[in-house]
Amino acid sequence: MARLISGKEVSREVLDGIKAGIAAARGKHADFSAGLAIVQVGDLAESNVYIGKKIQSCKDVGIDARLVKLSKSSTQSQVLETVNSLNADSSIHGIIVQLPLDTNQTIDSHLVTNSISAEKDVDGLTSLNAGHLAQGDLARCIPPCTPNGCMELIKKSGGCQLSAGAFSACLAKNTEVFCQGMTRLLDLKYNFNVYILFLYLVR
Ligand SMILES: Nc1nc2c(c(=O)[nH]1)N[C@@H](CN(C=O)c1ccc(C(=O)N[C@@H](CCC(=O)O)C(=O)O)cc1)CN2
Repeated sequence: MARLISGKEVSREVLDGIKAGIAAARGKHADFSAGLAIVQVGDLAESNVYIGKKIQSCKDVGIDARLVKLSKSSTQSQVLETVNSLNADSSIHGIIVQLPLDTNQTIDSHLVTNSISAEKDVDGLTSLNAGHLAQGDLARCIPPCTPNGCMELIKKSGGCQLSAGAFSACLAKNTEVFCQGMTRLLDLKYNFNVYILFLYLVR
């Protein structure tokens, strides 16, 4: 039977859990802090909206979010230097490079996301994290964020009570990262058979 899952409710639960975890850590260590840096190249309106929401959610739960906004004309070396300095900054525990890069230079966005330290790669987009996922090494892997969010939706909606191997999932393909990550997580966690629908938009 089909069931509608409330993303808003699950999101609230996840954020409440993070908030409680941060408050507990502060209770034990008064100087505890959790720092997230978001690197934005250029000024795309949609990216501004997504980044604004991420920063607001961080504020709500007690994460110190810092926006590092670079101009549209920043070179690839400058963007890489920025990521490298955040990798080395001990007050920053997570790094997001907001995509797409809004640039008038030639920048390899995969090279940029891949330059994030694997342990600070909260979006799970680096090759190292993708490799751990491909090998089924969930203990060492930060999974890609959107499939990870979908898994959380399934888990918090009682999905883990489903018996292993008995179910199939059908994914409407949007991006490679989403489809590969989702397929692997559904297989590793629930032993699902996954079918992928390729959607072609006719305009
Ligand atoms: N570094 C990253 N860059 C980008 C990501 C990302 O996860 N990490 N994802 C998108 C942008 N984005 C968040 O940054 C994002 C895009 C879309 C949605 C979303 O929920 N879309 C819904 C519609 C929601 C609505 O209309 O309100 C949908 O598609 O059904 C969330 C986040 C690219 N860049």
